[in-house]
Amino acid sequence: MASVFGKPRAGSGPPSAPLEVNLAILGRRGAGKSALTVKFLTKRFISEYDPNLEDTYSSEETVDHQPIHLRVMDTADPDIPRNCERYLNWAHAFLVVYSVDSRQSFEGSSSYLELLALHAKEMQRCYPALLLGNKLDMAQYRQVTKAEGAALAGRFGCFFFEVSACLDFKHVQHVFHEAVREARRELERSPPARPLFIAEDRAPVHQVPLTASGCTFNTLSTFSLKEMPAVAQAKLVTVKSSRAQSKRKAPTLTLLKGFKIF
Ligand SMILES: Nc1nc2c(ncn2[C@@H]2O[C@H](COP(=O)(O)OP(=O)(O)OP(=O)(O)O)[C@@H](O)[C@H]2O)c(=O)[nH]1
Repeated sequence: MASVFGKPRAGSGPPSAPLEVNLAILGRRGAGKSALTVKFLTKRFISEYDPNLEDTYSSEETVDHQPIHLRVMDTADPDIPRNCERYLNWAHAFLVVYSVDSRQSFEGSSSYLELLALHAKEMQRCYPALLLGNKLDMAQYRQVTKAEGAALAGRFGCFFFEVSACLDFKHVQHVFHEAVREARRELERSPPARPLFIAEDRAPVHQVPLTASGCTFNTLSTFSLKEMPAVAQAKLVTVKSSRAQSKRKAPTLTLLKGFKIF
């Protein structure tokens, strides 16, 4: 039954809720995780920030005409992957970042890819990952060739891009949207149980000998897990990760406060 006065046609239900996609950005310190995240969210390049802050940002995106509620966790591991469950059990896809002018960060990205491969094996699921060689604008100081990046990505069966957080926004956006597409493909192929995070007040029950670069992660029982809390819908509202949340009780902070932007 159709109507000419704006009432919905029969069969046209309410618009479907946006697909929820969680992305985690991994990589060695200084690789450019925060700069890429903030470039994607604000189109700006930020030169200074607190390297110890680990935040999760929320953004409404449209990818291939589909609304996506995207959450991006800008992780801050100390030197090597640590307490990896907080992102391994949360993210639907991963961006692994190194800096083309740092061999050390490239080696770090390899550790993260190994960690993801181990996790996928343990969970018997596919976790899409994209390898990003950042700071392409610093190509004259390259320590890692494009071929090396592509070879590493090929070894782990993931996509590879070279990008720069201080150059073209569209390219950075394209990379994030590619990650969303990969996550969406995987979610459609095998929908997971609701995302979970570890409740810090309860220790994980037992550990399995599954390690990568010093990161041991735990086999989780439902006893130690809670459902992810709902995230604020506002664009560019910082939502603390579960770990940070427990340290700082306030659920939100103003994004970019104190950051130098140019
Ligand atoms: N030239 C250039 N500098 C960049 C780029 N991306 C990041 N930087 C700079 O590299 C430094 C580290 O960048 P961050 O984004 O803080 O790196 P990170 O991976 O988040 O580092 P941690 O927070 O310590 O884990 C900062 O001084 C940035 O301004 C880039 O694409 N080009």
